Amino acid sequence: MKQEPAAQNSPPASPPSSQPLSEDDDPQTLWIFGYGSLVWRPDFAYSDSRVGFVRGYSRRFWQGDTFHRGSDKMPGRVVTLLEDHEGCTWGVAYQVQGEQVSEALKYLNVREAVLGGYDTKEVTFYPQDTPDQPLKALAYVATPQNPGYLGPAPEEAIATQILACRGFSGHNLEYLLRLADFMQLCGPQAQDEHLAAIVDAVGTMLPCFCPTEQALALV
Ligand SMILES: N[C@@H](CCC(=O)N[C@@H](CS)C(=O)NCC(=O)O)C(=O)O
Repeated sequence: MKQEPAAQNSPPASPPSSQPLSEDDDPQTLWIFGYGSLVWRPDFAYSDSRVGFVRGYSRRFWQGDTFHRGSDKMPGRVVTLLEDHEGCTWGVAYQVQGEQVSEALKYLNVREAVLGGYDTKEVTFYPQDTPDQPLKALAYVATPQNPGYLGPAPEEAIATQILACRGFSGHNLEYLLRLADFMQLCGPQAQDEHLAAIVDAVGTMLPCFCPTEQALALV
């Protein structure tokens, strides 16, 4: 049974927990942590979802993308997780159970690994509502060893690249704004200075790129 978030841009509601958040209850249970496009477009069937965060990582627009949000000639920029002792990254964890597990992993292997250059990594996820009951979750992380990795750049340069790129999943600006939308909904405790700096830079540059109505047509 695929649960759809309440609204396109709002994080999936966290239904009341009817049981302890423990994957030990059912070996066929897996939590998958999304912190980029998976936040608004998981596109796999899941049984439950939680808004929350992982500690020890910061989100960075340091992964190049030549398929979903860019092309070979003009790679877009999407997010990955950077190990950062003081970091905290907000996202959504999706619970998959039974047959959903293999279906989700098969789908994400193509979307994230084959097309995106991401590897899997186990992280500890803290649900916003029950941070005292953390969960083990699987995250897709683009490491510096993958061929699409672009690494650090000034936020203004990242914003320029995002404004100029689009791919098979849409414009890179949509990717940025949907993620910013999610962070807005998470509330004031969820800060992401890197993301906010890129959104600010885009806001400054957008009028130079095209009039407002054209900009809105981009996404
Ligand atoms: N692994 C991160 C990032 C995922 C991500 O943005 N991956 C790209 C692949 S390059 C993607 O799926 N893009 C689909 C889209 O842009 O709609 C997450 O958990 O959300």
